[in-house]
Formats: sequence, structure tokens, C-alpha cells
Amino acid sequence: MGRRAVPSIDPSLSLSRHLKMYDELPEPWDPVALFERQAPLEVEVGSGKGLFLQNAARATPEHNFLGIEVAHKYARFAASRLAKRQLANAVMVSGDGLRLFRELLPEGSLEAVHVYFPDPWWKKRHRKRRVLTPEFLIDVSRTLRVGGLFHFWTDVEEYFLTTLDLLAEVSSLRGPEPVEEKSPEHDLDYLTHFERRKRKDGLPIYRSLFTRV
Ligand SMILES: C[S@@+](CC[C@H](N)C(=O)[O-])C[C@H]1O[C@@H](n2cnc3c(N)ncnc32)[C@H](O)[C@@H]1O
Repeated sequence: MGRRAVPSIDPSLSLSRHLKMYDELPEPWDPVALFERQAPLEVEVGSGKGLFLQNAARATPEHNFLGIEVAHKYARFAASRLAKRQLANAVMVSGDGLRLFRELLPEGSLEAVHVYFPDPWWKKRHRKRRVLTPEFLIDVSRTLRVGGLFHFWTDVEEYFLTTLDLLAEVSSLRGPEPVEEKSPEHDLDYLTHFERRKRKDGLPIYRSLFTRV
């Protein structure tokens, strides 16, 4: 991701409820310790500046939303959006999303997993740094409940096709189902900041939805 500066955060805003360091997460896994209630849980890996998490938490108050972002300044900024809007059903974690799936999330514990515009790591020798590894995709299908959803969008056709092949190979998720493109009604009416940036650049977006059967 282009490491752009993030806007400054109001110093009077308390982030303690909305920002957790990876090492502060409950072990064994206990979502009630984070959200103070039990509810269907959706996880977004690589939340960036947090537009999706903020809008999704507001649109679906009956679900809990956990975003995880490895770049601390983005995790902090995304948490500040949630804190500012007092969204009690959303928490940002500063840390590695792959580790969260590998170490903490139990089988069948998730309602949905979201990965939007993961870093493409264009050079072949860097591809192993990609988030959508076979191991992570196995973890995604293991942690989704039956009927749970995996959402994956990117503007990189090669990454999209490679991931579809990998999913068919290592998981039993059903898909991809196509996802319709919407016309934005205002300047921030996009799923994520990257969708906004890429669509304004005129690039095609590849969207997919999978279901655990
Ligand atoms: C290209 S940006 C897209 C951000 C956002 N999803 C969007 O669409 O605007 C990819 C993000 O994934 C984050 N990221 C990369 N690897 C990660 C990992 N292992 N765990 C959590 N976040 C990760 C990066 O720091 C970056 O913020």
C-alpha cells in the first residue's frame, strides 16, 4: 500500500475500547471480552484506514466486526473512526491477520471474512509475502461457520485468478459468485478507500464471494 500520511487524531479521543494490540487479545479466544456481548462475528484482514469497518459496523449493528491491520498508524486511525462514532460493535487490532487466524480463531467461529485490495507484491520473489496464502485460505474455510461468507476484492487480475485457483485447490468453499458494481452516490460511497482510488483511476475491480458449505 502506498504509505500515505494519515490525518491526525483528536488527542482527547480515547481509543482504549476500539484499539487492541495483538498481544492484548484474549487467549483462549473470547469475543465477549472484546465486544461485551455475543453476536455473529465478521473479520476484515488489512483494514487500512477503516472505511469498510466503519460503514459495515453502522449498517449491521446486530453483528460484531473485528478489523486487523499490520501497519500500526492505520490501525490507530481506523480505531479513531470507530471511537469517534462510538461504534460499540467494532474493534481494530494492530497486528498480523494471518497470525490471528492461525493462533486464535476457533473452527466455525466466524460469520464472514473480508479481504479487500490486499497488497499485490508484484515481483515474483515477493509473492510469498501475500496475505492470500494456501495456509490462510485453509484457515478462512476452517474458521467460517457453515453458510459463512468469504469476500475478496482486488484490482489485480493475476492475484484474483491465482486466488480463485488456490481456493478451488485447498478449500471446499463454494464460489465465486459475482458481485455487482454499484454507482457511488457521493465521494466516499465506496466499500474501501482502495476501491475509491482504483475506480477513480479507471481500473477494473474483480469482486468475489464464497460460501462455506
Ligand atoms: C492495499 S491496502 C488495502 C487497505 C484496505 N483494505 C482498502 O481496500 O482500502 C492493504 C492493507 O493490508 C495491510 N496488511 C498487509 N498484510 C497484512 C497482514 N498480514 N495482516 C493485517 N494487515 C495486513 C497493509 O498494511 C495495508 O494497510
